[in-house]
Amino acid sequence: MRGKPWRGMVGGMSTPASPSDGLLAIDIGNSRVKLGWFANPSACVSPPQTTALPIASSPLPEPGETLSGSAAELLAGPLAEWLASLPAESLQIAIASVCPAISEPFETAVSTALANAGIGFTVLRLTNSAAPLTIDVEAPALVGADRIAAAVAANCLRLADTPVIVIDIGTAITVDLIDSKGVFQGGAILPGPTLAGAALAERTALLPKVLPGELDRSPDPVGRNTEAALHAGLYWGAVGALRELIARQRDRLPRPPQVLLTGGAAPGFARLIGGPDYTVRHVPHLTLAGIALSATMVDTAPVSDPPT
Ligand SMILES: Nc1ncnc2c1ncn2[C@@H]1O[C@H](COP(=O)(O)OP(=O)(O)O)[C@@H](O)[C@H]1O
Ligand SMILES: CC(C)(COP(=O)(O)O)[C@@H](O)C(=O)NCCC(=O)O
Ligand SMILES: [K+]
Repeated sequence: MRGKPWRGMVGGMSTPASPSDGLLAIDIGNSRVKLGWFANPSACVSPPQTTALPIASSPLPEPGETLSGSAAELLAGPLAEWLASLPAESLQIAIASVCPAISEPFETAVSTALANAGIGFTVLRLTNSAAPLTIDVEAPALVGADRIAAAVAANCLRLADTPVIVIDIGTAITVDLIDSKGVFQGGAILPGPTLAGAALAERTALLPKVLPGELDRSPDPVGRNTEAALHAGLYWGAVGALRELIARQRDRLPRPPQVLLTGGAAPGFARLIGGPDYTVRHVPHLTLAGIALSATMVDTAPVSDPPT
């Protein structure tokens, strides 16, 4: 997270990557690692958009191939197989990690798999100090790289003079505000529903664990057994927290924000957290796209508007 972005060869590879072979974005989260291969990650050069019309098609780069799972699942086989199947002879790799313990073994596994497949590569570990946006918080270097990557992507979807609230529902939930000039202002962090359920199971004698993927999309708020009550509390509790945080952040804004939603547990929440003057758009690959954009923009102009 700290220091200069590191760009160089890893694993003794001798074939340098050429940008034309595409970019591999890696998002190392606390539950899952997400990988996306972008054939053509184009820099977001002319943000923000100047039209107030609804966005018909995303200007974000879309990954041509994706892979996700826990680090252990991926390292057991799928990672090497997937990397070897990429239509590339050389790759630029960009990594954003919020889980340092996983970063090194995962990078080593990626290096080994690419070496075995005869694919050359360079590696860029994203740091906040090189991020193509202004981070206006007490300690910019300490903000999660995933939050910053998502904010970079959000800046590309941002309409002119319009603030954005970015919500990521993963292990944790983050609700971050990017102001109408594209500056990251900070936000809120709370447990994701799966983590909240796991914490309840761990710290109580009688509550069972609610497994990932088992959360109902619209549970009865009056659960008639323990599991049903947990589903009601975890789901509607998260909905309520999100609605309140968006509303309170919106209260500070001079005009309605765009609201973008991402993260592994995001499906099922978008339709419930819209407000009187804002709608919510679900962008599944927001963070991966932000990582790809950050890598292409790391040596170019910032996305956020220059200070006036
Ligand atoms: N089908 C699903 N329904 C609800 N939650 C899910 C589903 N699949 C994954 N999740 C949850 O999404 C979270 C992982 O999302 P992700 O964005 O990858 O998190 P992280 O970045 O923290 O690793 C986990 O808490 C997991 O339980
Ligand atoms: C808030 C997070 C735990 C979210 O991680 P995730 O749920 O995506 O695994 C992560 O962004 C993080 O560790 N951040 C560092 C502290 C901060 O952002 O202020
Ligand atoms: K995340």
